[in-house]
Amino acid sequence: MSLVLYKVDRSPPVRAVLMTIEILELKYKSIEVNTLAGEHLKPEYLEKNPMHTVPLLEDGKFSLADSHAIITYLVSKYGADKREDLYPNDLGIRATINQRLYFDAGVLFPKLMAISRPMFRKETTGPSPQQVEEIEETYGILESYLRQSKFLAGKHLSLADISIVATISTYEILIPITNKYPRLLEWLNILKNCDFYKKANVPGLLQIKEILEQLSQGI
Ligand SMILES: N[C@@H](CCC(=O)N[C@@H](CS)C(=O)NCC(=O)O)C(=O)O
Repeated sequence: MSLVLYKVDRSPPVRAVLMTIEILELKYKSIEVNTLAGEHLKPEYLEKNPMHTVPLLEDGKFSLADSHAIITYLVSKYGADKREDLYPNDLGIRATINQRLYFDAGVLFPKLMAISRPMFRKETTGPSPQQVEEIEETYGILESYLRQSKFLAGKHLSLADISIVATISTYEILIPITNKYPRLLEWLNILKNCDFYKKANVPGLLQIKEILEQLSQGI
């Protein structure tokens, strides 16, 4: 195995991959991509990843973009002893996990980008009232899932939780999760107390928190 991860720690999708790597106890080499300096748009990087995003994983000659694809690949290939919970073979549970991952990829993360991109460009200092409403709607959706089960795709922690907590912990910087969403708060607290969250999500989360807080004050 020779894993290389192209990353920026403040990125939620990168943090989802870092948490997965931490749980699986995988050895890897990391390469920082300075996206603020446009390194991800250079021909060398575009050749590796035409989507010009981080994370990007290389496993020998095989290369894969998109955190959701990466974490399912890592668990499927290297998670033999942990696969049964994180990404089980049971078709129903696996399909539910996939649905949550697509929800993150197709709804949650794009909504975060729609808020943070204009903030980074200094066009706005935070979400609009409509964006707050949209994010709160997603909190409500997650609350409903968590009323059905302890974790987002059943009774065990799975890749659904890992992927979505990376996004939601970033949302929370901008739009607090109120006690209107008790199950979501409870779930987040469980995750916040996990070692993999502390080691692999918190450092990058603190970086983006500092940046977003400065941007929200117009600094
Ligand atoms: N769906 C992708 C999204 C990745 C993504 O958009 N990453 C951002 C950083 S948070 C990025 O690389 N943006 C640079 C760009 O889009 O040019 C994933 O889950 O990996």
